[in-house]
Amino acid sequence: MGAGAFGTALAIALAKTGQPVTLWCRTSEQARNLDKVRCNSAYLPDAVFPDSLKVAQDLSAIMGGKALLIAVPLQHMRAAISILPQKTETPWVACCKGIELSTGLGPTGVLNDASPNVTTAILTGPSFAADIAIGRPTALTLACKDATSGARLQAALTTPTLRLYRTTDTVGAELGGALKNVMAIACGAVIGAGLGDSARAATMTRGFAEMQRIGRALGARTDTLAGLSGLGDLALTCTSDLSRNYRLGVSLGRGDAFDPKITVEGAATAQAMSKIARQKEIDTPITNIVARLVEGSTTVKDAIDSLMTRPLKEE
Ligand SMILES: NC(=O)C1=CN([C@@H]2O[C@H](COP(=O)(O)OP(=O)(O)OC[C@H]3O[C@@H](n4cnc5c(N)ncnc54)[C@H](O)[C@@H]3O)[C@@H](O)[C@H]2O)C=CC1
Ligand SMILES: O=C(CO)COP(=O)(O)O
Repeated sequence: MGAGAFGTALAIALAKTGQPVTLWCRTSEQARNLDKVRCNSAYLPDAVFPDSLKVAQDLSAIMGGKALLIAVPLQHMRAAISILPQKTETPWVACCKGIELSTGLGPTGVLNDASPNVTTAILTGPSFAADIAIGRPTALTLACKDATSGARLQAALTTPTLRLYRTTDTVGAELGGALKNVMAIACGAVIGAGLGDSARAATMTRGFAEMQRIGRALGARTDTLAGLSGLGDLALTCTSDLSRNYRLGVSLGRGDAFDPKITVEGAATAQAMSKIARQKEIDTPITNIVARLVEGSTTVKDAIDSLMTRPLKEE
């Protein structure tokens, strides 16, 4: 569900294994167009659909399968799933990263809140849709509170090029995926402002310390944050021009405009996490600064000054 970059890439990778896969589009016009050209040229112009991939706008086409993968931006996920039937044996797998602004919930939290009787999981980790779509090797984390369902989903969604590790720590997997986007914006701003690779390495490392601090306070396992969904995705997103979060940061650092239509999960996540941290008294200086940068209430120069003049402490 969701024929953007990530949903399309996952559909292509899974369909290549020969199992029945349907890519659900929001409008019949989009479904017709994708089926005609057999490519999602708006998002992934280099990836041709395998013959076995079906495209549909009819919801019945995606109900009743081994899994329903929901790949829409987190702030829109509640609206997207509101049209789904509530009674289903099919587990729902959130394929998105972030924290909902209105509730402070992560992806499986939103699914469980909206549909309490459905088995839920999250698929997250270092992966650009463009890599997955053309079959480059990629490793992801599949997190599901129910170990048996998690193992079943891991087996169903692993392909020769998509290797899934599993965990029952949904809190850790979701926090890693959400917070690495915030740190990617910070790192992009550092590079965009011309502050250099040493400053970026410091931001990534102190960003990871902040992710671990938040994780400890909110019940994540530290080994999850050190895995693919946390450190792995942090490394990818903070160092690659392909990351939209990183690119937003670069634009902020340079003082350039950024296209508001591009999906950038870290902006809302920074604001949501900053609020949670205030309520729970967690020290989150980088997240707070990213929240202020994206709302335009501070400059990169003031942000760096404030980070560099914090009280000295043990590492
Ligand atoms: N693009 C990438 O490389 C990766 C993206 N992700 C995550 O996947 C999630 C989705 O991102 P992308 O696919 O890249 O975004 P995108 O901007 O490429 O596509 C988003 C899709 O969601 C659909 N959508 C939005 N609101 C909807 C609604 N109410 N109902 C139904 N559909 C709706 C849009 O029509 C669009 O097809 C994000 O959380 C992102 O962080 C994760 C890993 C890789
Ligand atoms: O989540 C991603 C890589 O794992 C994609 O990153 P962006 O959303 O920043 O493009």
